[in-house]
Amino acid sequence: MDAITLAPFGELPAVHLTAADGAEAIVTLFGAHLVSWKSADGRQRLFCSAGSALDGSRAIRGGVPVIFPQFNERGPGMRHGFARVSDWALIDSGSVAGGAFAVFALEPHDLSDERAAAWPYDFALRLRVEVGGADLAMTLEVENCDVAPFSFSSALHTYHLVDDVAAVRIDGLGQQPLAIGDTRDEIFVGVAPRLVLHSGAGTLQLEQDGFTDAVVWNPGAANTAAMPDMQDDDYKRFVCIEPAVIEPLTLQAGETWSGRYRIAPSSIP
Ligand SMILES: O=P(O)(O)OC[C@H]1O[C@@H](O)[C@H](O)[C@@H](O)[C@@H]1O
Repeated sequence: MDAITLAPFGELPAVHLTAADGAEAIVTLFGAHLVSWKSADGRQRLFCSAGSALDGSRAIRGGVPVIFPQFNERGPGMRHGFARVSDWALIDSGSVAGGAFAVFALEPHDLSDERAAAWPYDFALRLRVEVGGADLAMTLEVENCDVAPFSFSSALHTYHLVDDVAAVRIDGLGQQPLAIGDTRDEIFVGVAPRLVLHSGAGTLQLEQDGFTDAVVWNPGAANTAAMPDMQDDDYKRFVCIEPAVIEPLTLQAGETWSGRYRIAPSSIP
């Protein structure tokens, strides 16, 4: 099996990565959006809604949306930014020891005139996705190609697939393990570089570097019922834990920021 193949996901062009050990990932060019990640044991690790639009008409509900240059509605631009609804380019791919990787890029010429005018900076985003064994690694680079500084927020809005959100506990975000309750939408500023997600069915180590913050989100029953792209019970099946930079970070001309995220499932109970 080739490490990299191209085949649609819904109506969206997508890159399929297959590692020698059987780990797999699917990334749509729309959003450089990781929509599926299976560890080498064949287990799906990400929630992606069966009700999601998969035609480019709106952001995909699930997987790992790339949030840039604005978080949520904290600014004058598009909610969660334009990166998740823009068409990225595949710029590199292949095999590495025990894994398969692909790199995607987004630059101003990929944006519509309207979006480029609304965020008028010269920039380059690069997202590297690598799978192998039981691990997923994602690195987001933001390069300021402009002659002036710009500021941005960013997140990798990861929808972890869980058996039952009521069993979820997250270590590393306070003195006590964090439970989700009826609903949760919370920003944690200045988090430890390693969180642990206990989902009842197993344990995930979540490591982040460069991303200083983390967001935990689950919409709960009532909000989910009101969302057009989720089934009523879907809130039970995921928790979003998002490595993030919430307070806008300023990059000087010529500078590059990078944020790394690694998820390593573990059998530790
Ligand atoms: O519906 P969207 O735009 O994908 O956002 C989903 C959620 O994303 C989270 O990151 C936010 O903290 C929530 O407030 C928001 O509701």
